[in-house]
Amino acid sequence: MSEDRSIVADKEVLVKVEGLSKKFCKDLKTSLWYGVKDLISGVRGSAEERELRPKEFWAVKDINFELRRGECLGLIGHNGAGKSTLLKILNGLINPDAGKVTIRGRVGALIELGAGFNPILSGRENIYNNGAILGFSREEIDSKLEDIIAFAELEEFIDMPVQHYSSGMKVRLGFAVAAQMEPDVLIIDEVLAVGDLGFVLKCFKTIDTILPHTAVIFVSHSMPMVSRICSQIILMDQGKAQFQGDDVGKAIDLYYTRFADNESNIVFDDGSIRLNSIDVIGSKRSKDGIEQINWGENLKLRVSFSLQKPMEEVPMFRLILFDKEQRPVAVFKENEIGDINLKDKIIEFGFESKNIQLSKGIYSINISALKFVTEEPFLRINNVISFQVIHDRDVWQPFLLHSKFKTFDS
Ligand SMILES: Nc1ncnc2c1ncn2[C@@H]1O[C@H](COP(=O)(O)OP(=O)(O)OP(=O)(O)O)[C@@H](O)[C@H]1O
Repeated sequence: MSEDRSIVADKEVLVKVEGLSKKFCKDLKTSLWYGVKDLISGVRGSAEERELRPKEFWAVKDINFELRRGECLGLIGHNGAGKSTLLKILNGLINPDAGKVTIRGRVGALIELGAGFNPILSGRENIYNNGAILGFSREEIDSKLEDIIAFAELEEFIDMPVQHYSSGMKVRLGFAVAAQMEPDVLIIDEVLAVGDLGFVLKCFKTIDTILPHTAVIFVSHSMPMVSRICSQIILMDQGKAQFQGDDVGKAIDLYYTRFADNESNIVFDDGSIRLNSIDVIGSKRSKDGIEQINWGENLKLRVSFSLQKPMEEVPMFRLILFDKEQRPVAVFKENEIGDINLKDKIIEFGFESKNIQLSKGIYSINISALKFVTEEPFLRINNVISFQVIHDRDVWQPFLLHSKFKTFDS
């Protein structure tokens, strides 16, 4: 993209969405009947004023936002919240029932897997088709073709009909076309998740590179991805913006709250040992009853098990730490033989991990009791306890480590 274009276009609004709404009908027959009625009565176009009719619902309701060059809007929300419908309206694939979309410039979109491709045409022919739709001349597409094919890593398969491509290959081609055609607005749906890790990394690198010149709209269920690239966010719920603004962290917290699972689950139990209790010591409790520790403090637990069957030695206890997305973040070093004693069939111990440098957020612990050496399990419990790390810095990377800078003078 040329420099002068970005300077001239600095901070211009590229996407303006005003009062956008779209309704769907839950049943096809009724939907067809309403369609016919609408056509006959000619009410299409003045749909704004209409109420919902039986079996209809708002998939998108009264969405408003403005997006400038260099900004990235994240759309998050649970399944069926209306994110893809909103993207499809923005990309002109479906018409809204009310509201207005104004987009300036060229739109690159990667929405549904394979959408925008003609399945019986080859990858190469589809690149020409898509380029033409985006307003490029044949010569311009010729000059970009090799870059697109190389980016998609589809050199060997570019003359094969797209219908025979794997899901990952379709995403590669889709992203390569959308991103390499110098879009002013780039719309990306969850489909990126289909690509393999190498390709996803490449996509993020590209998004980072083109973002200063582009307005990006990004739908994802991956909060680390959202926090990595988005400068604005809309949390959607039943078509509406439940939260909207530039506090991406707050929206992500709200999103997680919806899926909070405080149930502890026994996932393996051979009947030989039972957990009596596990408590965080020295923490304070939030209003919602969650244990809170400050960043950099020690995590201290008091744990009590009782034996249900005789055992040769006290088991090895393994505690694994998970973040809110249930990604394992860390494993704590296990006890060694002789560290813990057995008293009247009761095993009671304290557990301490010093200087917790996890970023702010909620974490949970899975605990297993295992046989030493063979690591055969007696008991495994998921989400046995949760706690919140408090810090005033909004950091979405898993760790916030102590560090010091100084002049290097030798
Ligand atoms: N063509 C359609 N006809 C009827 N209902 C539809 C149609 N397309 C979507 N819907 C409904 O609209 C609602 C919003 O769907 P949408 O695909 O926009 O959600 P989403 O937030 O993208 O969900 P996900 O995270 O699962 O992709 C859902 O209830 C869905 O069933």
